[in-house]
Amino acid sequence: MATSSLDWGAAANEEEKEMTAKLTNINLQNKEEPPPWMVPSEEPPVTTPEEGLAESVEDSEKISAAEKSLLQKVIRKGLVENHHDLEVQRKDPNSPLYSVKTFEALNLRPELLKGVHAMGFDAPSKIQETALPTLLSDPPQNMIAQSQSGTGKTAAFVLAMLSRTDVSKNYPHVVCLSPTFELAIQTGEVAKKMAKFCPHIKIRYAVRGEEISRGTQINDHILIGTPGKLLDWGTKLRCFDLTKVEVFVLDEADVMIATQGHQDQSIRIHKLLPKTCQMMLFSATYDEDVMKFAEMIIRNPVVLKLHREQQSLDNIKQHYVVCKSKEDKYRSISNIYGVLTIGQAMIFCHTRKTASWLAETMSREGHAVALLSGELEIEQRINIINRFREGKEKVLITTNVMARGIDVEQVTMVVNFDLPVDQSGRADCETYLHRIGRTGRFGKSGVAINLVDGPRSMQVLQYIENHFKRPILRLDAEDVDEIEKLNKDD
Ligand SMILES: Nc1ncnc2c1ncn2[C@@H]1O[C@H](COP(=O)(O)OP(=O)(O)OP(=O)(O)O)[C@@H](O)[C@H]1O
Repeated sequence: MATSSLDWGAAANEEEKEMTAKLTNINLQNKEEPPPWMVPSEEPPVTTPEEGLAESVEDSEKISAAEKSLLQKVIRKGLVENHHDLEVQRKDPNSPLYSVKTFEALNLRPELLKGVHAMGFDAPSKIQETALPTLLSDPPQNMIAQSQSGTGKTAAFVLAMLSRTDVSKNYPHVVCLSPTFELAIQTGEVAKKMAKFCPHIKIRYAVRGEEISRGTQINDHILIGTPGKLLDWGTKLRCFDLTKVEVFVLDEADVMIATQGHQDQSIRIHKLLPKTCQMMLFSATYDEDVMKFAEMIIRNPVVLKLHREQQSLDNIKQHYVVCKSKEDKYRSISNIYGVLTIGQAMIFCHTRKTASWLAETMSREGHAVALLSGELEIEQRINIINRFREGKEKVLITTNVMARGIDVEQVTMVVNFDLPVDQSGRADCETYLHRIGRTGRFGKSGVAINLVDGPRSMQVLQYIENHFKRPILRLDAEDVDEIEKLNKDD
């Protein structure tokens, strides 16, 4: 965000004043009794499938692993902290692994080091500490590295790619495979930023929309592209020689194998590379399929694995608000809107229809909200996420399907307009934790507000409360004092 913390503080004060002014209009006299279904039920927390579930399935069909990964990248503001030790699963006993605490210790070319610092990177991240010395060492070593999204993998392999680029070789000798057009562009942008002070390094995209005629020889040093296009350029059109590639990176291996046809194409490219080519494979997840694929592609690798930081509800104040209907839920959100917008908030709805309805209703009433939904084109999604990340919108309404797998660190408040349930209507504790929990963000607190509108959702809430053994306290969304307290750390 462009605003300084001082500006932000002033803006927050201003908003708080406005909020209090708005809230003073609320009639506190007519508090109603809780509905009869509020009495805790002994029944098991299984509910019948909720209305509209089919819609959310429809949503899920529209968002692929690649899109999720992309949205996650776009929304992220910086490194994801990880306090785990890096696990080195396999290494060559003849070449000891070492790690570095500074970028200076890597003996990078000065203009590259300048580029790294210009990006604001002061010290290597956890995965970079160990991966980089190995990736840059001679003779080159192969690597398989897995760590969750946001831990610095892209920056690590881009630095290795640039470091190994020899501008005297005017042909592609560094190749990076990405699962989609958009992901390739993201990587290319990181490479261009990092190579800001290396004007002679030429980077080219091999993605849809980039055309080249048969036999034209590419003289760029680095190619970043999707498997189909790279295979086409390397074999059918013969625009570069795959046998001259010295560094081969396979990014987002987990997304790659989830994308139809990419696995085979990647293997075909790999078969044409020389034995001496340094191969690196990166993945955010680590399961059997990814490993099988990785082993097929990467010979004698060093395998690095960084365990995912556990999310917890420790610093989260959890509340629930009793509502009677969808409209009542909306009123509750309106009442707390002022508090939501002091920081940033996400509101989760079960279906696309509800999310759209809520966004429309809130906008009509003059509340500034953004809607991230399945109907949108990927460019529109990126645009919305960018605006939210930059703080242009303070409240993002979305469905779980759209937001699954996306960590939005800057969000201080999460509202479950609908509680998360699985396909059969049971409490989905994992999704709840993912929406609300925090990882490794010590000292940073957050607030979760669950809107409960009937016996079924009350059961779900109670199940979640029992599951995590953390109290979820009742909140009166009409009580100004209670609402004001939400935003205070105590
Ligand atoms: N050493 C560093 N210091 C500070 N910030 C960093 C460092 N390395 C990377 N970053 C920043 O952290 C964020 C995540 O890094 P990066 O994209 O490399 O992670 P990733 O593991 O590749 O994530 P994904 O799996 O989503 O691609 C980026 O905004 C990047 O600019």
